Amino acid sequence: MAFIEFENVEKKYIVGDLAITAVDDCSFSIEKNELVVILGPSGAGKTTVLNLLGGMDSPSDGNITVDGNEIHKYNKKELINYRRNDIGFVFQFYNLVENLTALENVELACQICPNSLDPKTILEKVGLSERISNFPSQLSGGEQQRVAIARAVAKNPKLLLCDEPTGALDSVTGQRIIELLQKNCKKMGMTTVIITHNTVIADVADKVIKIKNGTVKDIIINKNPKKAEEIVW
Ligand SMILES: Nc1ncnc2c1ncn2[C@@H]1O[C@H](COP(=O)(O)OP(=O)(O)OP(=O)(O)O)[C@@H](O)[C@H]1O
Repeated sequence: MAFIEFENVEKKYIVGDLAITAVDDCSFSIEKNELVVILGPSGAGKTTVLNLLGGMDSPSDGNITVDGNEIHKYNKKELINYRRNDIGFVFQFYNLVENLTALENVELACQICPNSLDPKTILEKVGLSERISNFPSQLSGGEQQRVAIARAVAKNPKLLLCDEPTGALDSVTGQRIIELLQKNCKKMGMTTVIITHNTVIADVADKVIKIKNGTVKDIIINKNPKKAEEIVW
């Protein structure tokens, strides 16, 4: 069994009298330490898939297994613990706490996690040793995203989930963020899933899962993924 098994997953949202199927009979697997890109157009169901993987939402049907645990069977409390201990999230718009410094933002996430890493060391690793006392408003978009990555990584999660992490950044800054995520995945052995609609980013992945209309259209294994330094968009 792979580290992650997504088997015939369906997610329906009921809005008034309407049932919207966001994810439909979707199946894929992810190995430990793999860097995976989920690629697809707007509305394809990428964020829904990521939310299901991260225990932010539960499937209407199908099975989701992560590290041998059947998370589709988790109750609310188990989902809270799963999100807290096993998942690191990186969002498009960083979602930092504005009145806390970079260091405090990372410390806050670490406080609730039993296996967390040293916040200062992780901020150094993302290249922010000089900026740990700065507030988010004093940092550039790329720097804020580095803090957000440090915050997610310092929890020492089993799985790092990134929803359009370069979506708000210019291409050079975005490429550096992908470089950081790729290095972190390989050096720390942290299984990483990146959602994007940018096809160029797919070249750095070990595996590319193409999603359309809520279902998997294609899965590509990159035997020789590009180094993030080599991609430009
Ligand atoms: N909470 C919700 N209630 C109702 N419909 C939803 C909900 N969340 C998502 N959807 C619908 O499910 C479909 C998939 O949405 P999702 O956000 O997963 O797509 P996406 O691929 O991430 O798109 P984007 O790239 O634009 O963010 C869309 O049609 C969306 O409108």
